[in-house]
Amino acid sequence: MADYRIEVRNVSCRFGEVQALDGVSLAIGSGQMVGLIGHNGAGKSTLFKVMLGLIPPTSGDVLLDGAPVSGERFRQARRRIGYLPETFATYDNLTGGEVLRLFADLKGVPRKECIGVLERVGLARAAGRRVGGYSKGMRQRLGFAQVLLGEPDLVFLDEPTNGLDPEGIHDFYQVLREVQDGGTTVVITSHILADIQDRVDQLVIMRAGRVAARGTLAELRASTSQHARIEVRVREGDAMRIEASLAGEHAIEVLADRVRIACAPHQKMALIARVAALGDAVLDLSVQEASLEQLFLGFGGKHGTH
Ligand SMILES: Nc1ncnc2c1ncn2[C@@H]1O[C@H](COP(=O)(O)OP(=O)(O)OP(=O)(O)O)[C@@H](O)[C@H]1O
Repeated sequence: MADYRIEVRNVSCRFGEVQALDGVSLAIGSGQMVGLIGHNGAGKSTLFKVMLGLIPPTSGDVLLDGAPVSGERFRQARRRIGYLPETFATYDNLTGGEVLRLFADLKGVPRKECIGVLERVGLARAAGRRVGGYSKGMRQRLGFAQVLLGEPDLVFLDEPTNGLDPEGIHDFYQVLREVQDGGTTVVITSHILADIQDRVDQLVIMRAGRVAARGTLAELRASTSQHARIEVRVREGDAMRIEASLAGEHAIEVLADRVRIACAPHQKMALIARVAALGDAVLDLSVQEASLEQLFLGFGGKHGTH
């Protein structure tokens, strides 16, 4: 059997009238980067808190390396976990450096680690400034810095790119990739689907407290009826002829110098071969796969249809 770092077994969590989690089962392998996505209120943050042992589930079990996320053994294991909550609240009257030293003390990590971590998140020059004067993105970087302290084995990041500019997002994922390359297991949520889709190993789509779908991006694409689009640029005057030779099972749109074809994922390679066989009339070809956003709207949007 696979060696899973985290196992969530049939977990439900209710807050009064609200069923935040409804029979969630999930296994995350050691060293994997998993992206958890879902609409507002889908249950992502609640699942994080349950996996971190911060709130007990109403029913079901969470195991970390085969042991429950409660009790003395887990209190020790928790030191090896980094967590960035959705809202990272901190002390505005302290400097960034002071805040990080405070977290280092709480985690039992030597204070001398702080300088390197601040450099890693691009805050070294602002370390002496009060956090009250930090921008939203700088606060988020500080939140990420406290996650990195002590080189954790497992990190949970709840919307870590919130408030970051495009360069900040790029830098963030670069550091995260290095962290994962070091063997750390990463669980991340984001509403910026275009950023997450090519960066995680596995995607888990949540809808209304349940897992609506999971898999790699390719697996999610293959399991839906979402079509790939193939755009063929053709020699002037040949568009109608190309349309005629490809007509049949595929939806086709003919423009002056190009033909657009939509096909199911499993038909794609055969169709590309047919286009390639048309010879000199074809000048160029590009394939556009269904984006994670398109898949999400099918699977995980509030009104998802799958
Ligand atoms: N402490 C709580 N008390 C009462 N209801 C709660 C509590 N925490 C979460 N909920 C409810 O549980 C549901 C799931 O919330 P959760 O924060 O897990 O969603 P989410 O997927 O993280 O949403 P978002 O994308 O908006 O952050 C929501 O209806 C929320 O209002």
